[in-house]
Amino acid sequence: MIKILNLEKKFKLKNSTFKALDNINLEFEKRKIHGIIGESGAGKSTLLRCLNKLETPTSGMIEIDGTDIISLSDLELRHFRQNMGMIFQDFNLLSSRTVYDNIAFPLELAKTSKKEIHEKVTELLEIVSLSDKASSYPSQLSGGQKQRVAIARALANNPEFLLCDEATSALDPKTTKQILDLLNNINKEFNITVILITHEMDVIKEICDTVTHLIDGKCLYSGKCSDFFVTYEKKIHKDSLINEKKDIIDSCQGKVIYLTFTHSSAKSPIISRLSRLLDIDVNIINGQIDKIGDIVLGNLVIEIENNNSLLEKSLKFLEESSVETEVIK
Ligand SMILES: Nc1ncnc2c1ncn2[C@@H]1O[C@H](COP(=O)(O)OP(=O)(O)OP(=O)(O)O)[C@@H](O)[C@H]1O
Repeated sequence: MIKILNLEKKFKLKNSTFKALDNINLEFEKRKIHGIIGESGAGKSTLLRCLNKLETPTSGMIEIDGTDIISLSDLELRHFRQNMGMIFQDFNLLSSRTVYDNIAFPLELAKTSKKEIHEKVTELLEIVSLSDKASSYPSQLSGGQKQRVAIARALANNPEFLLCDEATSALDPKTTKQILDLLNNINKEFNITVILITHEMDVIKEICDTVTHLIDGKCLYSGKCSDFFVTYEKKIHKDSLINEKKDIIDSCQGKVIYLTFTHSSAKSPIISRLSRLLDIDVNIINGQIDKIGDIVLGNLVIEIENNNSLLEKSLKFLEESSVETEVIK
């Protein structure tokens, strides 16, 4: 378990200080995939760099498996870092070394024997599907292949944690998917805890178990992805469904209601039941249905007759049918 308590990081500027992380409290369970999302400047990299002590926090505590990492000695820190692989957006490969030698590099630093290095590099090349590129140089590889080499190198010392700093930001969507699949496999097969930072919601949606949302150095949300996305997508859906049909909604004579269906209500014919029960016409203005993990999220913008008593009865029926309602006009 990684526990972060009251973490604060201030940077000294010329005549002032800048608070990049402000009272962060988080817990990351081991063997899961954790995503940290936020806009540029939100503090994602600073937080990730605090986790492997590339940055020293100004105050607060980071405890990993019960060890306070902030007070580690230099020697302890070297051991600790072997347990934390890291990959970057721009891969950071050594251009003068072959793929094989890049992956071997951390093992050479750890004074591993040649035989063991050979065995380990051969195994890692297989895991990242690059056995045929062992003698290639980074300049001869695609972006996705370079990131595979970086992943293999990060895994060389059998770390328990893999930190990924915008690992897919430089890649096209197809290659991004392949790298995310690889990270997912590594997490499941080797029980490696993956912590990744990204500014792309799709990356979080694709593989993360939890998400931490940073804004201006503060943590706005940290918890299960499904809960985060239901709240987040609800807001996005609502804005887009209403804006798409703004002209029609503005010209409606009746009552306009925004409906949110989740779980069982998304699969039932609730609108036709409403229409039959109250003997009213329901005009569907806009709608969409989406799947977030195992949650089905449906939204409709409907219009019914401009009659307060019918409106009240409709809202009652919909709410009893587990549909969230909001009268928007
Ligand atoms: N060494 C530094 N000195 C001064 N300010 C810094 C330093 N490092 C980061 N900052 C500031 O701290 C804030 C957070 O930076 P950080 O790199 O953690 O953000 P980020 O969310 O990772 O952004 P991006 O997605 O653009 O990489 C930014 O405003 C940045 O300018």
